[in-house]
Amino acid sequence: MNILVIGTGYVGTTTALVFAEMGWKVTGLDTDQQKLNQLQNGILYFHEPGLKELLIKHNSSGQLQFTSNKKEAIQKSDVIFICVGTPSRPDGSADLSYVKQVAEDVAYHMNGYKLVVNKSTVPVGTQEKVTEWISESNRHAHPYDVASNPEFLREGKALEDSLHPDRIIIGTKSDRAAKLLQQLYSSMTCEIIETTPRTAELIKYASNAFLATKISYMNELSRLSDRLDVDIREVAKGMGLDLRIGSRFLQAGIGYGGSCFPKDVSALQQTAEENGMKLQILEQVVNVNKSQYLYMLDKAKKKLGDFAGKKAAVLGLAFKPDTDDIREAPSLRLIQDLLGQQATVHLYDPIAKLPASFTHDHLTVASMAEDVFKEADAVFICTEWTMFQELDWKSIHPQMKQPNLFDGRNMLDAKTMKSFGYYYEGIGYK
Ligand SMILES: NC(=O)C1=CN([C@@H]2O[C@H](COP(=O)(O)OP(=O)(O)OC[C@H]3O[C@@H](n4cnc5c(N)ncnc54)[C@H](O)[C@@H]3O)[C@@H](O)[C@H]2O)C=CC1
Ligand SMILES: O=C(O)[C@H]1O[C@H](OP(=O)(O)OP(=O)(O)OC[C@H]2O[C@@H](n3ccc(=O)[nH]c3=O)[C@H](O)[C@@H]2O)[C@H](O)[C@@H](O)[C@@H]1O
Repeated sequence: MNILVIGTGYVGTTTALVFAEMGWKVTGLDTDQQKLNQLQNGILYFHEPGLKELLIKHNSSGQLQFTSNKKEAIQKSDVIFICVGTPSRPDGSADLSYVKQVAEDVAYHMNGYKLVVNKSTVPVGTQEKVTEWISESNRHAHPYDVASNPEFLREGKALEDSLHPDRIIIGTKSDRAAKLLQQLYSSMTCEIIETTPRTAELIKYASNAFLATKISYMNELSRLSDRLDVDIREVAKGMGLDLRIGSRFLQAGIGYGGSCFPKDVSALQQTAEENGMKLQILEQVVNVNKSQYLYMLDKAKKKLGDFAGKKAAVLGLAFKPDTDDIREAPSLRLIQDLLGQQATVHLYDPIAKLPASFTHDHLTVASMAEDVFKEADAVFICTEWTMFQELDWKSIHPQMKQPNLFDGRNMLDAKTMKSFGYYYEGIGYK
């Protein structure tokens, strides 16, 4: 079976590599020639543990190739995975223009039966739309099926999640499509659920929105824990041992970011509105998340007073560790607010970079973590990179003007930091 993956971003590149690793012949197609050039040369243009090694392996194994030649790629494929972006439109709904373009390209070039599988995160009803779009441009009336197969990988753990997923969801009403997808995933050991395309599409949004809800719930509780002098980490531990709750995704912090939770929660809200209802819980999930980084800033303001003329050391830019992705990262809003309030910001992240357009006279990006602390009035931890735990905090303390430590990810040990002389506050933990 020849597999074509259209869109070689985070999901497409991972999908292509994992299918190649499973032994299938895979082609990765993109419109971005620069990305393709890099991938063809074994350069992984984003940070994702373990993927580079697979890229090098399969570039030479003959299992995988990258191209921008749509016609050739589509014609030699049996199964086509759509992995293009579905960003938010200004009203919060999902922009399906990239998906539509792919559907039209497939229809235009197809030369026989194709199974088109949508892996991009798309609103309920999109499988039907893709079916229509293909039908409108299918000049020679070739047979085809469109299935939904949402992706659940996490950035930073993309390879692990794709090789060992918790579940695989196949949304199709076609036996032929279901058989092909079962065959494709036959080496996977997890449960494979076959359902309708609409259900599959909703499972994806419902899962992301539920995870976002878990986080906002814990974040709101962290604010109460502070007032009650309770450690939210212990609350999370105690709750998480209940198997009905589960121990994961209960970590309080400065809020969720990334390319998916904010976008997918608002797309689901939009779907509800289009269907004449409001998802009330999600409204509050978004509100708590928007204000959670401000909660940490308020803590600092209470301690420091005005930020004007103060020096802030910011550790971590990425929306989570082990990725260079800064889309919707809470660190960005924090930095903007600090600069807006006339603070000087010294930033360090081991991998993630600010876009070239993000400059400010009072913003310096350090190439070593050790460089941000000198004369600082406060340290803000925005991403829990392991290396921040390994810093020599004892020797950092005397370099600071005021040893204030605001740990937005509860990653350091409060007692130890206090014993070094820091004023330490986490989120629902001090
Ligand atoms: N990033 C993540 O961790 C996850 C993302 N998703 C979903 O997967 C989809 C893709 O996400 P990412 O990989 O992060 O996006 P991305 O933005 O990293 O990659 C999308 C790629 O599609 C390419 N593209 C756009 N139009 C094209 C066309 N007509 N033909 C060929 N290539 C085209 C772009 O050049 C880009 O390389 C989104 O719907 C997202 O919500 C789902 C699970 C995890
Ligand atoms: O649809 C998607 O794109 C993906 O979105 C998330 O994956 P991702 O955004 O890569 O990263 P997560 O590990 O989910 O973290 C998201 C955000 O939540 C925050 N988070 C996570 C867990 C937690 O306990 N507390 C918390 O604040 C992280 O710091 C991060 O900012 C989902 O976990 C994936 O299953 C899904 O496929």
